[in-house]
Amino acid sequence: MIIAVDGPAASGKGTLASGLARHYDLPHLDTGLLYRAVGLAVEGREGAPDFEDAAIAAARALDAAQLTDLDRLTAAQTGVLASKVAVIAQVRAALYDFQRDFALRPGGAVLDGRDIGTRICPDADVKLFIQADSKARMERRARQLEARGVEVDRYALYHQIEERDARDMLNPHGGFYKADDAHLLDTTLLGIEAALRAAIEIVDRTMALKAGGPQPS
Ligand SMILES: Nc1ncnc2c1ncn2[C@@H]1O[C@H](COP(=O)(O)OP(=O)(O)OP(=O)(O)O)[C@@H](O)[C@H]1O
Ligand SMILES: Nc1ccn([C@@H]2O[C@H](COP(=O)(O)O)[C@@H](O)[C@H]2O)c(=O)n1
Repeated sequence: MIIAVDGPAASGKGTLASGLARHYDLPHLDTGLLYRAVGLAVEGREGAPDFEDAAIAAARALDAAQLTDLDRLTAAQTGVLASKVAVIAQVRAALYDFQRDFALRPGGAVLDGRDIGTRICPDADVKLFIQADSKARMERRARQLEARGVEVDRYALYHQIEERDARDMLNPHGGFYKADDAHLLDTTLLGIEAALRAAIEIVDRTMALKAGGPQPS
């Protein structure tokens, strides 16, 4: 079973995807980490004439070992860098095979990102599009950073998230929209456990429908 989980920054899609992976005993890939690793590889070169070429080369050379330094990869500024390399078509193309190969593992997988249901796995068995309002997302990200001891300016963080969302949504190569057959799940008023229960219900119901059997009540 392939489960595609998409949504904007800090909507909780990674948390949900990893909960689903645990529940269904499937491997999980946070595809944002790939773009973040490419962003880190070209950190400090923004504005340089060879920025695009360097990002493309970094995407083509990406190695799984670059996905381990989660402190650096998940820093807020790395998210901004990631969204800057994510607008480069050849970067997206270079990262496609890694994601597609992961999705096609025997038994299936859970992938989360921006274009999983639209571009990477248009054939996914279940697609979820996770939404939460901007203020809730900012607050979640602020608490996540504060838990790591990072001092947070909520006003700046809110604008940083909005700016990243705008860049992602306007990305002509991005595919960042809800696939027609994706299930919308708004988690603004749901805690982590409630959101996961809702997601599991959607997955079970969709799979039961596909199998033509009785739907779970
Ligand atoms: N439903 C929820 N209620 C409250 N907090 C949540 C919820 N879902 C996730 N969180 C918390 O919000 C933070 C961001 O969640 P997560 O990393 O899953 O978001 P994301 O959409 O994957 O973010 P990004 O796109 O930036 O990678 C985490 O600290 C997580 O524990
Ligand atoms: N499938 C994806 C995943 C991510 N991106 C870009 O990377 C940025 C960081 O992603 P997070 O999920 O870790 O927030 C994101 O803002 C996108 O620009 C992408 O394009 N496609």
